[in-house]
Amino acid sequence: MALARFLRAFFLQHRQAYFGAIGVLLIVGVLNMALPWWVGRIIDALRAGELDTHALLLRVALLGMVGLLLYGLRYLWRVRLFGTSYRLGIELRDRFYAKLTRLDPGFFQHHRSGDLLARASQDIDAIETAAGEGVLSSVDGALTLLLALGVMVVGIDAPLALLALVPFPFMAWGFYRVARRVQTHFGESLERFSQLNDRTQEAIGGLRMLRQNSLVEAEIHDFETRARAHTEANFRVQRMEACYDPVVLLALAAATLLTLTVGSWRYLTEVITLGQLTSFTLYLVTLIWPMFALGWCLNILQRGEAAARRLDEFLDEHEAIVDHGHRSHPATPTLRLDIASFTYPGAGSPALRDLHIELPAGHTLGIVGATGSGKSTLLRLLLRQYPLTDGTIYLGGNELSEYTLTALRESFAWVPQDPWLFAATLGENVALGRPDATPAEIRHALDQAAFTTDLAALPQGLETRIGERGITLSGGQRQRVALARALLSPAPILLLDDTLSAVDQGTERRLLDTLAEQQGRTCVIVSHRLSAVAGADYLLVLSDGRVVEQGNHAALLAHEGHYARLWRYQQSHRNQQESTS
Ligand SMILES: Nc1ncnc2c1ncn2[C@@H]1O[C@H](COP(=O)(O)OP(=O)(O)OP(=O)(O)O)[C@@H](O)[C@H]1O
Repeated sequence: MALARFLRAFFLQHRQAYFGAIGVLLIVGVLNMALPWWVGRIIDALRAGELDTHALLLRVALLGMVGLLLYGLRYLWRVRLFGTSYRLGIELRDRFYAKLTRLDPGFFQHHRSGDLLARASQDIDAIETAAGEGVLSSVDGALTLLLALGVMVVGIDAPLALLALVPFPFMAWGFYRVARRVQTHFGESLERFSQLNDRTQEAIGGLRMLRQNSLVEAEIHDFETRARAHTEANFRVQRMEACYDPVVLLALAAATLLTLTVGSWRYLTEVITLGQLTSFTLYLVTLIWPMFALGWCLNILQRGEAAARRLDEFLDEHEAIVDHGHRSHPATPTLRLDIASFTYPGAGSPALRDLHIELPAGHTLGIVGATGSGKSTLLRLLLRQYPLTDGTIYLGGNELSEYTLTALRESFAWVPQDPWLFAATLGENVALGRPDATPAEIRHALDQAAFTTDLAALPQGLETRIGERGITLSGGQRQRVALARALLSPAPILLLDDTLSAVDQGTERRLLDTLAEQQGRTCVIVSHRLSAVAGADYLLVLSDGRVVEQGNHAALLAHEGHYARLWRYQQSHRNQQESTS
């Protein structure tokens, strides 16, 4: 059982807190059982005329004090038990997040973020509930049941107690049937919730596009269908859960009927006293809680099991990139790529093949090529986002896998084609890789990234909140903010994926000057615009995953191949634009 595995490890780790809570629960259980016994004794003493008013008041006052004590103890175990179970939620969310950071992009191609969010929220909540409410209802319920039965059998009337128990096996059978169905339906409900979550996320992300293409009506219809499917699945769970109460009440009603009928006869035949019959009936009433607790507990455990299976599946997900490296940062940021072939998982043909190049520290490599030729793939392999099985990449003379993933990630400052900005302030976004950077350093990085004029136009400067994914900025602004982030980070290697494509020629010039000033930093620049890489120490021209030309700008022009033709075309286009402006 997946749930048992999660809970066992957690209980062992927090056994002190659990023992403490269960200890208090035991005291509460015993005191709870003492009360009906005491009431019965008082009634018998009253009937026998053994109690005067003073003695009666004293006993009643004592009963009240025990009630108050129970109240305080109940508060104590609640704080201890639930306080501990909340920690399970935190621990599982930490494991979930850590796992997410280890998974490669291939995983995210096949898993939807709405589903992952549902697992991180609803599923973990259900497991956490099992560690808190589940433990409470099972321990408290079982304890009350055992104590009440013990007193009824040993202390009052064993035959009557056994008779009162006759309906309960039927109740257990009913519970078993209901519980199995609850688990199935709850698993289904979680699945539907994942789908709904996923759809909601997509709809929010693509709202503008949907509006523009008059697809809102269709989207609403689709959303409604999924929402209904989730509600129906939830309703099926509720319908099943609603069966617990009637089963308990039926069993208790039958037990009470048997007790009153046979109990009255035993009182009349003087086998038991009136006080004992009263106590017995009160104990029978105390059985209501364990019975409901049993149903409640089964319900929580079945929900928890369904959620734990889904979480387990995620945590067991195969990690294509294993963090077995032992090296910290490279001594020098040299790069050597020996790629025989690389094929994306599940793809039919290689995205890169026969690519061999060495780049000394502090040098710049420019990569050009048609769309889909493998430029971004090369950067992804440098970042070790995918495992390279047919070839090796060396950083500072060592294979990438020899570095810890943290060290490797800290070695590269990557500006992807579509950079991710967080819903934080502009300053916080720039300082992501160096949270201790001063405002002056952040401004300097933004200045280097040609963002000075844009910054002046923002109402609150560095403190401006830029919205989810930087929605308040233009595509070009987002790229320059991401570039500023990379420039500010201490990483010795810059990877720029078409970062200069959305800027005008003047800005491109300034950015290239900035990059040229990055003393000692190794740069890999991917670009469709050749002017952005013409100054690179070395150039690769890719086509369909292969290197078709390589050398520096002058050599490639002299070669009179694809690069030279494209250069002349882009230059004449540029001249035309300059003469018309
Ligand atoms: N995750 C992936 N799974 C399978 N195939 C992929 C994946 N990412 C890219 N590809 C394929 O690999 C090839 C190279 O893609 P890549 O993104 O490296 O091209 P690119 O040269 O950067 O293109 P662009 O200039 O349009 O960004 C393409 O055929 C693409 O369809």
